[in-house]
Amino acid sequence: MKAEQKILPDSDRLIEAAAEHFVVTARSAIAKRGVFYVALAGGSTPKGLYQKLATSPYIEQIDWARVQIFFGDERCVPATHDDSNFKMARLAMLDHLPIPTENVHRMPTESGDAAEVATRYANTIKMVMEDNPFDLVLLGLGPDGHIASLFPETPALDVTDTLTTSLFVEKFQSWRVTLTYPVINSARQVIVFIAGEAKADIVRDITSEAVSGLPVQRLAPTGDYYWFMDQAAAA
Ligand SMILES: O=C(O)[C@H](O)[C@@H](O)[C@H](O)[C@H](O)COP(=O)(O)O
Repeated sequence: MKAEQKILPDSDRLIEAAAEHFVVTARSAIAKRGVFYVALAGGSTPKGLYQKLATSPYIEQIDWARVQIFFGDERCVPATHDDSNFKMARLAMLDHLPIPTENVHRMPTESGDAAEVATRYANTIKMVMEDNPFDLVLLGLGPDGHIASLFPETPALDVTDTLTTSLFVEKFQSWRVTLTYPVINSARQVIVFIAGEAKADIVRDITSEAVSGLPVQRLAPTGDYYWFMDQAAAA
């Protein structure tokens, strides 16, 4: 399925539009089902969104006690490490929200054993969400076309029998844990954030017919699917 592209003039406008969209999506899920299940992303564009959501008028518009927060991927480092996606989200947003601690589900990375983290996190997702899909999965886009920690030419791309998987990323010489395609694709909504001129090349590649098989191109969401882009990336 092709993504609906929302192109905003600059990154500030992109973040505002994304924050408004996030509020509408969360409120709608809570009104319909009493809960909003969201998977957060790492990266600088999502970070801008989290900071915005923690401020007025956005913060007051969501009943945070009904929000269940997960992570789409994580670096296999302690939660206090500067590389931790959880730490980034905590400082940007979670510490400032009226959200019960038990509603925030970070990956339990402290053992340092990525395979074990992946198994435990899949169990957490099943326990908390039962058989429900994510209402929203937020994703950044790497310059190599990766989304979450689904990197090009890694075995993680082909994992379909579990909700999460671990992988070693050669270029960063580090272990990651990521949601797999089936769980991302089954979300009610998937958003990919693409900002900055450094992304213009990968945007050209993924929208051209000459390049195929990149992780973002392998996304096939069954629900709503958006790319939130700024003009610099879309150029
Ligand atoms: O280490 C990673 O896997 C990246 O940091 C990733 O998490 C990020 O989402 C994209 O690279 C986009 O990042 P920006 O939003 O900063 O462009």
